[in-house]
Amino acid sequence: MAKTAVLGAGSWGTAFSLVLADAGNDVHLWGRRKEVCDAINQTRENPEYLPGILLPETIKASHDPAVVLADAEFVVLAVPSQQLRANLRDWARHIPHDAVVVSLMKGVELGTHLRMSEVIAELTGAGPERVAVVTGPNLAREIAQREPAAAVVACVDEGVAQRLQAWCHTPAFRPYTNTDVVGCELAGTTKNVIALAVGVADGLGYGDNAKASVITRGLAETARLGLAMGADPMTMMGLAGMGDLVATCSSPLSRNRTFGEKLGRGMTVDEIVASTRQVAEGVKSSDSVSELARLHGVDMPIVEQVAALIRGEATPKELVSMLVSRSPKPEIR
Ligand SMILES: NC(=O)C1=CN([C@@H]2O[C@H](COP(=O)(O)OP(=O)(O)OC[C@H]3O[C@@H](n4cnc5c(N)ncnc54)[C@H](O)[C@@H]3O)[C@@H](O)[C@H]2O)C=CC1
Ligand SMILES: O=C(CO)COP(=O)(O)O
Repeated sequence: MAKTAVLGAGSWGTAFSLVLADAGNDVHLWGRRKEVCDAINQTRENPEYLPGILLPETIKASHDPAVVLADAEFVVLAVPSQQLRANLRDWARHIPHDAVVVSLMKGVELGTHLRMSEVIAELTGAGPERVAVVTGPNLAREIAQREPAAAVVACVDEGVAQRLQAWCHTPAFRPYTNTDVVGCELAGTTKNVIALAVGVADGLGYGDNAKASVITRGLAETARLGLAMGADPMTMMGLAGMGDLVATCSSPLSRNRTFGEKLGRGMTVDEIVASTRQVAEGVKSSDSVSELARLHGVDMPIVEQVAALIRGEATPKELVSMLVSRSPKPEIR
């Protein structure tokens, strides 16, 4: 049984802990709030983030990072992307020097434009062979209900990716390996922004043609950014790219799609943020990804328009008309 530390007891940290427990690991889950940890230990349930899901006995929760991280072979990070740096400043000294650090997060840091694996490398000093990513079409509640799903475990070191594949493979959760960490992270981050745009179309009452068009052109934007940053275009066609984009943009469970839908219906960003405790990463990533695109000279009109909408510089209807009325272009370029 490999000791695994999971830091972040929100929806995905908790659901992935269940996967890891099902795969035979000894899981130590860090939660920010003691009452959430106590509830998990005493009732086997995380009532705030995954109500109604019974968690295996092999998951132990604690709000002490030193206890959770001691002797961990694998360290999984699952806090909101913009909060990672501040937390890692505290956690890094407790992370064992040979542990593999796995990011579950889908975001790009505001200000630095760093991907989560880059933030991890900077703050822990871990080399690329010790930093990995798990991504794909993995809506937390479906995974926690043990519904079948596939995922990607990405590490530049194929051998490490294979170790991680065995570490999280269960009868319901099928991980594939990939060595394209850059592509996996960019795809996971950008799909949240595209899901906001799809949600806006939903909220405005548009149908499936509009949504399919945004999804497909969103994938084209993601692929262009990926290519400019050295990603493998095949990653965009796989689970981390198209798979996650389709799941997120079509699911009522997606926080990003739902956030966009509420915007489309006329709620403000502040009103929506105040209505939920859960993170919709695309709200902040719309800015960091559009800046990243500008830095790399890549055209990402959907991402840019979503960023303008979030900043309050455009209305949902203006977002749609800005996209449709752009100058005509070839589809492939
Ligand atoms: N929920 C899902 O279905 C999936 C989520 N992800 C990604 O996983 C990451 C985590 O998301 P979720 O667990 O879904 O979010 P969540 O909103 O459900 O939970 C976030 C967790 O982080 C904690 N947190 C919030 N602010 C914090 C801070 N300043 N310091 C420390 N902890 C803090 C919260 O207490 C909570 O435990 C995100 O990057 C998300 O995009 C990836 C795949 C699936
Ligand atoms: O990343 C996810 C599914 O793979 C979860 O999407 P949301 O954060 O939009 O809920």
